Amino acid sequence: MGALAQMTLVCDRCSARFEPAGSPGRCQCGGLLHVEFPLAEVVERTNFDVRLSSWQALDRSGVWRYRELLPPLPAAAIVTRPEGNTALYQHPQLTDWTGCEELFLKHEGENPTGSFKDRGMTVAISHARTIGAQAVACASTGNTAASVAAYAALAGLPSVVFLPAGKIAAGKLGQAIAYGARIVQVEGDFDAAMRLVEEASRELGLYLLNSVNPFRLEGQKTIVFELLHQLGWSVPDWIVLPGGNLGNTAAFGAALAQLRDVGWLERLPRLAVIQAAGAAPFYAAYRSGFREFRPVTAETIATAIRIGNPVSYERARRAIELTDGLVDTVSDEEILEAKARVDRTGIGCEPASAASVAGVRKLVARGVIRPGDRVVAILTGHVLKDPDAVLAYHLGDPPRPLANRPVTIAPTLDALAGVLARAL
Ligand SMILES: Cc1ncc(COP(=O)(O)O)c(C=O)c1O
Ligand SMILES: N[C@@H](CCOP(=O)(O)O)C(=O)O
Repeated sequence: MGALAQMTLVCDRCSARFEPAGSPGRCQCGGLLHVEFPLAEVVERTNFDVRLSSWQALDRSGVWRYRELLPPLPAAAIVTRPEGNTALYQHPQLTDWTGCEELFLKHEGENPTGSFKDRGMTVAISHARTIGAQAVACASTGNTAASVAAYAALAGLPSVVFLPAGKIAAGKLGQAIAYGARIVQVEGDFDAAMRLVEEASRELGLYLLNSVNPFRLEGQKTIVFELLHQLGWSVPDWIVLPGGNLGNTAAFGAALAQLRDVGWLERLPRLAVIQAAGAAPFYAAYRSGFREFRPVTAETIATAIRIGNPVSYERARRAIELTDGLVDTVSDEEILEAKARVDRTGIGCEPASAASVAGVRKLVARGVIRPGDRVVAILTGHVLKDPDAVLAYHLGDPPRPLANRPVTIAPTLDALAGVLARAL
């Protein structure tokens, strides 16, 4: 049987079923689609250990290593760099600062283009190749665009990225330009760009690579697979992640449900989604007991999560309900301080990522994360993604608590000795 014949796209809302033969957009009812596929009959977790010492491309990818848990795409269509294999860090300074004794940081900024998006992109672009897509597209606050541009170039496909004009961090815009995407700057915010690209994909035949595409979420499930593998399949008490378009939250819920169904989890970890206070429609919905959801006009320094109408809202709600999870917010100041702390340890991350660490600190202070809880916080993007945020923090006035200002000196040993006497 061909790979496509083994998969069906099913609407989350009305259960309508579709062939996965085109760009997987929404169902006519407006619902999002998920992929149904038969699980490989016998999956031994020891397979994954064996693959860690292999040089074979699919085994080396922290996505395709878990291929029995993913849609069965033909190996010849797969585009991989490879993704994943991201570290789990522990650092005493962050333990002290957050008050969380057993805090792990899973650094998804260590993916090939510097964000978690690559895990979803390898699967979605491989599906695009499988069905013979001619051109791919996304709307983006920057990281999806960088990932789309890179993977499309590797796949030999043209790409178009729709960006909110003037709101993209320099590192991300530079990547999309360098990798050769056609850049369309939309006058408006991310949500306007997202509406436009969904329409363009329906009307103009572009293959859509945002997280409405269920193959993206399939790849992003492997963040959870890999972190559990790294922890010897022992379940942490909490997984804390930033929330924007909510694709990751949806993917984490799906991954946990899948692992529970195959019998690998003795219990579920609780998901804690942290939003920037100025871009927090999911938090507002959570506070209403998920009785109502209202899009907002978003504003935050963490441009990656400057999103007011997240496409995966319904799925993310189900993920919170499944895991007895919670949603909270942190201010831009809290994000910037958490980022400076993570950066100062030498680990580093972009602003949106630091929301998860700021969130851990807040939840510990409130007694929600309790002493002895084991917590994995997801760092979603690399420190180099947003150099302007680093410079604004360290060079801005008035000086911030961890500001590290460069000094300029005359080229003499005396001048240098003066600086060293103050610095060391
Ligand atoms: C660095 C970074 N962190 C977090 C997010 C939020 O992830 P999600 O949209 O899956 O909620 C994004 C993008 O949305 C991002 O680029
Ligand atoms: N932060 C995202 C926003 C788009 O999210 P997606 O997961 O739906 O592609 C970005 O980097 O563009």
